[in-house]
Amino acid sequence: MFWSNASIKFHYSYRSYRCCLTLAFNRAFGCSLSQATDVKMNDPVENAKRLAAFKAVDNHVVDGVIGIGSGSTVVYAVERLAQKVKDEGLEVICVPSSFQAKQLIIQHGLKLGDLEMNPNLKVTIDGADESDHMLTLIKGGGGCLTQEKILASCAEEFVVIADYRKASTHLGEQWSKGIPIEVIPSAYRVVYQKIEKMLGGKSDLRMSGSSKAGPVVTDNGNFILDWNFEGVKDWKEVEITLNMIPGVVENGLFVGMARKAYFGMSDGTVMERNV
Ligand SMILES: O=C(CO)[C@H](O)[C@H](O)COP(=O)(O)O
Repeated sequence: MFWSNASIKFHYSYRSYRCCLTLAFNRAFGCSLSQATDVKMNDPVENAKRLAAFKAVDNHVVDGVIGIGSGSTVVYAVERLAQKVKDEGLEVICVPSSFQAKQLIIQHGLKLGDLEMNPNLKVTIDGADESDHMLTLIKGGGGCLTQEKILASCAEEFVVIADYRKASTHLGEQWSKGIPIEVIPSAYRVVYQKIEKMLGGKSDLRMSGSSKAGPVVTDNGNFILDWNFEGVKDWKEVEITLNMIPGVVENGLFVGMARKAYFGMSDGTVMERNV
């Protein structure tokens, strides 16, 4: 890679800025910057995610089998679970919804399970891309919607954790990326056409970005379409219609599954929603 003089200058001045920041932090707080997740917690969104996750784990997790969703908010739920296992002797088996969730469980030294051995979950804790006032959810921003929906369906209780940006009155108010739909790769084009014909709107094949040429491939080896809906009145009907299209594996609409949600707010409180 060839770096221009300007980018080298920026790189070194950024490094020295970080170095000064680290030293100042160490002096002030007597601990290293890397030790302090608190720095991240100065970010109101991260703080909100953590507050919601901690409260949900404290209020809903008891000994037994727990479904672990995916995404950045779930990271804090697993952190809290691990703390409770260590400090309070909580006994849990964790069933992951994705490669990411599996890694989190392993990294925190928690017991790993699967649906074959543990088909009945006490609770599943998961994030969401958006929730309306009835806890109808859009999920799958991280591409793990199929396993997430399975885990939600196997749990006595499905609890949502999210930051304040996800709490809407109606879907589409804040989340503009559409409804994720996992599709069999060879069928993506026909599914795309059928959705357009039956429900209107437009779909985009989710692309990997700069790290890989081509589309995003899910943990199940499939593609994701993001359907930009318009004028939906009945989400349950849409959820069913999408899943009836041959080639669709699952869609990211979770209708009538969650009964409880925790939203971390920017002022450090947690808003609870029940239905
Ligand atoms: O559905 C998901 C992944 O498929 C996530 O729960 C959703 O994208 C929310 O993620 P985050 O907690 O990072 O905001």
